[in-house]
Order: sequence, then structure tokens, then C-alpha cells
Amino acid sequence: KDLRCRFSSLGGSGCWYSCSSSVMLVGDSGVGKTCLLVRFKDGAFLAGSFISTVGIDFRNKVLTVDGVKVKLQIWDTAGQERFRSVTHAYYRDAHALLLLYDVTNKASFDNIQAWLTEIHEYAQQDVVLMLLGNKVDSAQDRVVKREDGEKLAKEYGVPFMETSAKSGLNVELAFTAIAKELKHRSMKLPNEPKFKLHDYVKKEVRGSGCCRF
Ligand SMILES: Nc1nc2c(ncn2[C@@H]2O[C@H](COP(=O)(O)OP(=O)(O)OP(=O)(O)O)[C@@H](O)[C@H]2O)c(=O)[nH]1
Ligand SMILES: [Mg+2]
Repeated sequence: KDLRCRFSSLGGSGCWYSCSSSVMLVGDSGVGKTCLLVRFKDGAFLAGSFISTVGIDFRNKVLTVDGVKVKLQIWDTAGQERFRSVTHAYYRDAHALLLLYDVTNKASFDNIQAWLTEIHEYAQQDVVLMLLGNKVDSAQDRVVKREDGEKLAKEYGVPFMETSAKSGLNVELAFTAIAKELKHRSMKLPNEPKFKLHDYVKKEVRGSGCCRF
């Protein structure tokens, strides 16, 4: 499915392209999908008791990528097993998927393979995919090493970064990287160098420790 991009000319303010695309957040219940979205959309962290998502929900956010407005429609899925069939129905329309695990929860990491199988089955073949290890602010509870995430991502050829919905680490970057990739795919300008999502992520990513900045 193509991205919807259009050229707009509005009076004296010139012309611009705008694109709209859909991004879906997937992963086990409790990994922080809703918190990541709220952090990105509102710049806040949802502390307090955990309210598990029921069914599916979405928020819109407009980003400006290299002078082009990209509207991201971000679908927040429910990680709980009983809502899986709802999620399946939405995969087909997603241009990008952010697949999350929780670095303080080994089971959520072990389930990534099953998620990838599901993605392979239901999502578009050319879907933009990125693996995120969330909750890196909880250093003392960490059970999944950064290297383990990197290794798994490399194995499957997907870009990877660690994030924290709580501190905000790499949250903006995760969505910006996706938006850039989608924008480049939909507007192939003749003189523009090809955008490489892997390289961009490698260059821009911040580590969770003090010494990686
Ligand atoms: N320390 C820490 N806690 C987080 C972070 N992100 C989410 N949490 C906590 O983890 C719990 C689950 O977060 P949610 O965002 O609701 O999880 P979810 O993936 O949307 O879960 P479902 O909706 O059931 O699929 C909540 O108690 C959050 O406060 C994070 O980056 N750091
Ligand atoms: Mg949720």
C-alpha cells in the first residue's frame, strides 16, 4: 500500500508536499507501547498504575522531515493475547512497525521471534520495521543486555535502539527515523541520496549509560 502524499499549494505561503502514513506499535503487554506513544505525542510519562490497552487505539502526530510534513497515524495495539485477532486485522495497513520488548522482562525479549513470525504472516512485505528495547532507565532491573538486543536485530536485519518512555531516551528518534524512511520511500527525488535507515539510526542513537553520550 502506497503512502498518501500530495502536493499542496496554499496561497502566498508557497507549496509543499505532505505525506500521511501509519505506524503500529506491537509487542507483549506491559512493555511500554502506550507510554512510548504518550511520551512522543505529549512529552509526558504515564506514571502510576498500569492500564492495559483494550483492543486498539490511535493518535496522530505531524512531523516535519527535511521540510516535508509527514503525518503519522500511530496505532497503539493491545499486547494481551486475547486481543491478538484485532491486531492482526490492522497489520495490513501499517507502513511501519515498532516492535518493543522490555529490557527488565526476559519473556518479552524471548517472545520477539514469535512477534516476527506474526509480522511476517500479517504485515506488508515491505513494511518498515524497527526493534526497540524499552525501559532502559530501570538500570538495576535490567535483565536483557544491550548486546543481546543488538545481536537479535542483526540476525533479522532490523534497525535497533534502546529507549525509555520514562526518561524520553531515543523516543523522538525512533519515530523520526521511521518518518524519514517513509518520506524518502514515497518521494524519490532524482538528486537526493538514498536514505539508509540503519546508518541513520546508528549515527543518531544515544546510549543509556553515562559514557555513551
Ligand atoms: N521504568 C519505566 N517504566 C515504563 C516505561 N514504559 C512503560 N513503563 C511502565 O510499564 C507499564 C506498562 O506500560 P504500558 O505503556 O501501559 O504498556 P503496554 O505495552 O501499552 O501494555 P498493553 O497495553 O497491555 O499492551 C506501566 O506501569 C508503565 O508506567 C519506561 O520506559 N520505563
Ligand atoms: Mg498499552
